Amino acid sequence: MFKVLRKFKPAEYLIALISTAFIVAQVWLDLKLPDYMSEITMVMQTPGSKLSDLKEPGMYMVLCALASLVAAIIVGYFASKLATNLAHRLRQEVFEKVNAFSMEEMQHFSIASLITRTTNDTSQVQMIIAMGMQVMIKAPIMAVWAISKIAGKNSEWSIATAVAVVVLLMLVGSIVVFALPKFKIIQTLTDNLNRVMREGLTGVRVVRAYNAEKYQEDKFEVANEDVTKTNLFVGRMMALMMPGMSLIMSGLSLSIYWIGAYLIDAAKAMPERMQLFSDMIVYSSYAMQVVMSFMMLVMIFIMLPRAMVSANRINEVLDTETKIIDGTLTQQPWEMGEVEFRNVDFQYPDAEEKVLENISFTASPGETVAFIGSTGSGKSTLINLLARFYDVTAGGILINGKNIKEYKLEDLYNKIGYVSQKATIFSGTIESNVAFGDSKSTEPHSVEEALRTAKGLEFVENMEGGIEAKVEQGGSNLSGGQKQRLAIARAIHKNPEIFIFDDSFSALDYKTDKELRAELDSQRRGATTFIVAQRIGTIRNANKIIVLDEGKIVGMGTHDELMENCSVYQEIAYSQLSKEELTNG
Ligand SMILES: Nc1ncnc2c1ncn2[C@@H]1O[C@H](COP(=O)(O)OP(=O)(O)OP(=O)(O)O)[C@@H](O)[C@H]1O
Repeated sequence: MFKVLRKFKPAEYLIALISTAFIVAQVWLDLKLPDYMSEITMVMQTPGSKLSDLKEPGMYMVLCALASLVAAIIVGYFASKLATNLAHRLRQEVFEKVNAFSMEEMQHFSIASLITRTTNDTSQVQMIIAMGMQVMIKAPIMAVWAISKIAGKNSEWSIATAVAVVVLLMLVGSIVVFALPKFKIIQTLTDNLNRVMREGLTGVRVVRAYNAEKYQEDKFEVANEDVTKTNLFVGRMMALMMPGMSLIMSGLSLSIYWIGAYLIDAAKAMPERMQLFSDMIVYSSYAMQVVMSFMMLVMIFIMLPRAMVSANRINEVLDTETKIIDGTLTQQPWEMGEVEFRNVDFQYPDAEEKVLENISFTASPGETVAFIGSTGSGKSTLINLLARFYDVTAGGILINGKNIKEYKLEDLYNKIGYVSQKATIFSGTIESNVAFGDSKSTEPHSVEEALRTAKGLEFVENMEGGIEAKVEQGGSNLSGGQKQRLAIARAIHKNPEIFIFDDSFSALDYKTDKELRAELDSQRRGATTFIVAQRIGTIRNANKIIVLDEGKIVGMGTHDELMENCSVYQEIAYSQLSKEELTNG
């Protein structure tokens, strides 16, 4: 929690200090009220006193109450300003941190948990700061001040107050012991609820098509029930608090008056009795303030653990360093060069076996290198390593003779035009999706040009607004093929030195696939191209085809060479094309 509080700026510490001054003023004003009350009681009991004698202490009482109100409003304003500003900064920092995470860290936290940490957890911290500033500073000052006012006045009343405080602490202690462990559980269960909700919403079509609503509902019900049960338990414990506290406060008032009745009865002289009566009124007011301040402290002790759990969860994200460490090497765009995989091994974090083993090959500038192989053979993993989504476990990947780890990530990504297996589309317009990111290419293609090359201009022109047409979240108003064309246009627009197509042409029909690649060949100006494909037709003209099987290279060469000497490639080829197609091209 302190780590989070250290994120306050110097000006905000000053605001906190000013707020503290207002809190002290407020406590002083609140504790002044019983003094005037005592004065009024004395005046009322004095024979021959007039109504006008009450005017002055009455006026002061009203003024004190009003000034205390103003101070409370100012403190509330400052507290909410500080809390919301800090929450804004935390959300921003978490978002930026998560953006820099590699796939490994993403997988470690899970997307659902990262969302909860950015939203729900920051809200918990915001709430405790807004409340805490007002209560956490006020309660101890008020408790100490009020106790000092009544200390030594009357031992019987002091014992009654002490007993009330002890009972209060015992009540709260037992509640806290039972409720505290639940707070961490609640946050983890909220992560889970988010995950199930996300899964259900993103997969809604499949859920409907498979009549799996009931199954999903049951899954949601379990997650919902878990959160509800835990919240209910905590809620019930808390529900005991308020009546318990009222009971203690009323019990204390009653005890003070009861003890007071005996004391007054025992006193002989009238003035002594009057003094005792006035003291009793004042004492009961101060005693209430003492109990109130302990009550406020208790509230904080209940809220603080939950906020601390949240603050820890936020710190966990902020303290996690991404495994992908930025390099220092910078290079001007358009320095074409060789890409080399040298004895590369790769194993996913937490996986038991290597996914790629001893991968070595070279792609000369301008070459097209294609990867083919059975499902799960490691094709996507291999080209993801080139984009440093993960780092290799052994060996190295070199561009222009330098290990990719040496490059500044920004420079590396400036070189690469990446199209993922599943097209990723953002809400916005066609244009904002194609001209996406901060492209540093010296000569980016125009959006129209990129769309034309990606065979997407025709459908875009038919949309209302053309390239300004609206694109829904995830591209839900586009077809699979249209989304894939947009994603390809995005890479073409960047005009990169290296293209990476991760099975990006499979959503296109054969004819479009062929035309697109021909167009791309004429446009790519010597960029080195890596293509993962399922179809032989997509890659048969590649300069080099690499055949993968269970993470190892089992064949490398041109289509004709592989048809001669690679049985795995031949198997794939014969399963897709007839003998005539293969010989005639
Ligand atoms: N994030 C991950 N964590 C752990 N294992 C993974 C992860 N991603 C992929 N794998 C495993 O790595 C292996 C290779 O996966 P990869 O996606 O590279 O195969 P692929 O050849 O591209 O398959 P496909 O043609 O079906 O896309 C698979 O066995 C898969 O289970």
